[in-house]
Amino acid sequence: MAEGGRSKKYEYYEMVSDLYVNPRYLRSIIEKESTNKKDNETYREYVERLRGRKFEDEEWENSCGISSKILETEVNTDQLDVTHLICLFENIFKEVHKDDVGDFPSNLLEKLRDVKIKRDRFFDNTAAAEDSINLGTLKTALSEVLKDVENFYSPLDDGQGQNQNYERRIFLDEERIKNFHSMLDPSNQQLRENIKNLVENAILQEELTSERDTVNSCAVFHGFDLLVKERNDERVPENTKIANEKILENSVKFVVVEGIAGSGKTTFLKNIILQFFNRPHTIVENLDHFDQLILFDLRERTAKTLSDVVKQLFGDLCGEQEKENVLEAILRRKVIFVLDSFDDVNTDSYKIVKEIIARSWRTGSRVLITTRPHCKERLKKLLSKNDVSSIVYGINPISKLEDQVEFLKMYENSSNEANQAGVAMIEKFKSLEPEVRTLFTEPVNLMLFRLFHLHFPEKILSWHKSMGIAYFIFGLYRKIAVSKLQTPNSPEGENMLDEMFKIIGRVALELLHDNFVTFSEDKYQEIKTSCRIQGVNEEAENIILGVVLKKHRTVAENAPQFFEFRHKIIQETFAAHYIVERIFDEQYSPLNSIIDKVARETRLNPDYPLADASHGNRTSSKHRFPRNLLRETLQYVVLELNRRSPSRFQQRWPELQEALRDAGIENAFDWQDCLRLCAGVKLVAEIAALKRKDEDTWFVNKGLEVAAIAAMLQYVQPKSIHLTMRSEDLDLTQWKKLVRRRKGDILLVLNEHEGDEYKTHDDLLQPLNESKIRIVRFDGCVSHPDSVTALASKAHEAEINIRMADPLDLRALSGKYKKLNVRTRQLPSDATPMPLPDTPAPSLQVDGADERFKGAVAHTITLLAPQNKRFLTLKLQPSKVEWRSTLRELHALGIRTEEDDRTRVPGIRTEEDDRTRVPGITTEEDDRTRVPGIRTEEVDRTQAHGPRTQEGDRTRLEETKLSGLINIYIREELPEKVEVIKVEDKHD
Ligand SMILES: Nc1ncnc2c1ncn2[C@@H]1O[C@H](COP(=O)(O)OP(=O)(O)OP(=O)(O)O)[C@@H](O)[C@H]1O
Repeated sequence: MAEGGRSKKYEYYEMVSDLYVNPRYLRSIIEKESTNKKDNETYREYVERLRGRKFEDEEWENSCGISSKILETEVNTDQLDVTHLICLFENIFKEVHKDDVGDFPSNLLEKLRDVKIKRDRFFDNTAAAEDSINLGTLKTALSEVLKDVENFYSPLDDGQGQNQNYERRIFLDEERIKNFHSMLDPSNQQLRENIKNLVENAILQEELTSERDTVNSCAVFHGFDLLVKERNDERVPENTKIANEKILENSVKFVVVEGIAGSGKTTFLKNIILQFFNRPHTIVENLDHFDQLILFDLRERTAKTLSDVVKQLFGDLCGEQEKENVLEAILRRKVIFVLDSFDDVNTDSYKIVKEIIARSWRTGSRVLITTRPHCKERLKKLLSKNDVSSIVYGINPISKLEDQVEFLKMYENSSNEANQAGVAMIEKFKSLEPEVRTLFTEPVNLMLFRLFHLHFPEKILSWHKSMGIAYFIFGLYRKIAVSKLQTPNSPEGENMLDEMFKIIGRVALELLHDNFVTFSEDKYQEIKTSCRIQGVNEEAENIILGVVLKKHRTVAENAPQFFEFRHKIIQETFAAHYIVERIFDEQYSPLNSIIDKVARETRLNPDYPLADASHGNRTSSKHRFPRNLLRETLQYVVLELNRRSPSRFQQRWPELQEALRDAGIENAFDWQDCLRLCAGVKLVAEIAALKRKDEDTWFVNKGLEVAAIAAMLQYVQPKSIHLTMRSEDLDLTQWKKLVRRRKGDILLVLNEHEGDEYKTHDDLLQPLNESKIRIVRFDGCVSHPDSVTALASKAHEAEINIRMADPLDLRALSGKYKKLNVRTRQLPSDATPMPLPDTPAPSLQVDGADERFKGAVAHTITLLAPQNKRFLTLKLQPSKVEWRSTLRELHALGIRTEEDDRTRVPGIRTEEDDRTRVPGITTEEDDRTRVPGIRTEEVDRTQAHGPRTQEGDRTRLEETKLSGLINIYIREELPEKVEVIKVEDKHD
């Protein structure tokens, strides 16, 4: 048996039955039948046009069955499998040939249906003896159809210009596929070793500032958390954090990693790939479940089909004719596809993603894919259209100082430089203002910090947050280039450098505009020629280009040479700088024409590759080219222009606003996100706030949003702000800012990981004193009396769920809350009484209540009991403790509780129920002592067995006295005989 319980024979069936009706030829027939189909017309719309009237939904479903949904949305056949293709063919064929005379059309349809039946029969067959018979009849039937088709149409083309007889073209070489299948067995060490070498050659070393300045990608990998952002499996809670190793522990087909520029998506994938080929096994668990790994950078343009991608990796196995066979064999193995940068996808690579979706449906194959956030929706749409299960993880920023320092140290330890400089750099980092440090939550920025420190050690200290980092990148690279020139700091040298940077900036913009992150040798030479025209000598030119650009490495051997910027962020900041310079130089040119001009100039060159339209066409009637590829670039323009000339920025703001809108920054969320890069730009904060002015409540769940919300509060104050997050994600400086600017209600829920419930949040409560906020809910842990005072000063009719890390007097909260839940550990035996406020009655939970500490638990309860000795509820954990004696003790001290209805558990009846059900059956004692909602179970049990006895009543009375007054909430099992104890799942 093969792994997973599927026999080899079954795998073979699957393989053969799938191959024997090759979708490519069906597509070809359909294309011949639908020459008048419009490009953007869905197949439903097309068939409706052919028949001259619309389908009722039910009629369409009857006609197309399981294919109805996909044919309703697809506009070409790329993603349709055999079942959908045959269905589509039938529908089109029926309409196109409805007026034809003769038997041909109906015969052909009949024959095709017959092929499908035979194919299904073959597929379903389990008896080996029938294999060859079924296969034979299928082949004959299919040959008949194809002969008819070839007679009717001109000879079919498979789209690859192959001109073999139709049998060869339809039937992939089954024997070879079987051979490849076995060759691809993971135990084939030689093959694995070959691929490993290719892969390591391409990605193991990362070039930092030059070919000589490299690090080993594995050695510097810094682990991080992933946050579940979206999933189509309800069992996985949203916003759950998991370590990067766990990314494959779910079972969805597509695992999407979403992260902003420089957050480490590519680096993560690189390390996963290296691990697959035997590098340290610490990055991701479960990788060894896969037989093969196929990596593909969606920025690349060299592969046109999935089989081309396969050929890059398995070149030794694939001759030109064989790549499809090898691919088919690979697809029968458990494959993990690792796809990087969906946000940079181009026409060809998009097709390859679609091909992967269509062809990787077998169990066991999965896809890991990364994207910047703005393209997530596009990807999700593609996946949901194809009913592909998916989960989206976000990369959690590196926000803790210790993690940032660890990151920097790792790079220092791996670099060849002397260590003293590294120590100084780390010390400098630690001394940054906490707010400035929040700029360095992405790996790329931490990397840049090392360079900033090297080149501007003094300037760093005067940074403030609103400056952002992008603004400094251009200056940094200029400085690096100057230092590398032979005559640094000479005016001529610097002039020449500025000229060259202008050329590089223009090219950066032009490439981004046309969706090119990697570019060809020709383009590289073109840049050189432009520099030469400016009189730059060759040596300087090589130095300067080498500072900003690098060779793009791929796994494909003998592939043409490609180039790229050292990072996409460098490309984007250079493009932004170029636009800003043009704004200064061309005062009267509209922004759109400044941007479009670059593209227009290159279009004049007939050899220039056409703009890639895979990201859509032009997005506004005012300019000619798509803007969404410039989303980040335009934000860097906003940042830089605002910083360099506030008045010019003000003047250009309407145009910038429009350009940003055209780049896809439209809704409130987009504008708010824009504040991440443009933190200090007031006009952006204002527009983000105004976009949300009609929302009564602003929900804040991520640490990164707090700064944006604080900025927006200068313009709009919503009715309420609900801030719910782990305390570790709430940056104190940003929180202080938010609190200072907020006027009105706040609901603050601070969660902790299990085990950390008593980590205090006193520092987060201190800023309340100076604020104009009103706390309507607080969940968190405090340990200092000042925190209680601060909370009391701002709480109003609040729900307060307080975890006390140390004994505290909470009476100051009296009159400020409508609900008070206090959670505590056992208090020390020598603690003084700290009665909780009386009204409304508070609830108390004592954690760590244990058989051994029953006395301490009782003591804790008595120390905290309000003056009137009434709790709303008491809750002890854990459950398997005999509390009767403790209850007696507490009861004797006069302690009572008031409520239990809320927590009633099905099946546990109460006396209150009984009384209602059987009016008048109560006792005097009962009536006298009952506080609303006090119950016993014994009563029920008696009652369940018929009329009560005198004895029964007496028992009940006793039990009521003891137990009915204290409801202890416990978890897990009920003790055999329950007098008082109600069960409740942990509800907080
Ligand atoms: N986990 C990590 N450990 C160590 N270094 C990292 C890590 N992640 C990223 N880096 C460093 O930060 C740089 C930027 O990261 P990377 O290119 O992976 O970001 P990205 O999210 O793919 O960016 P973009 O969306 O712009 O393509 C890398 O070149 C690498 O040097």
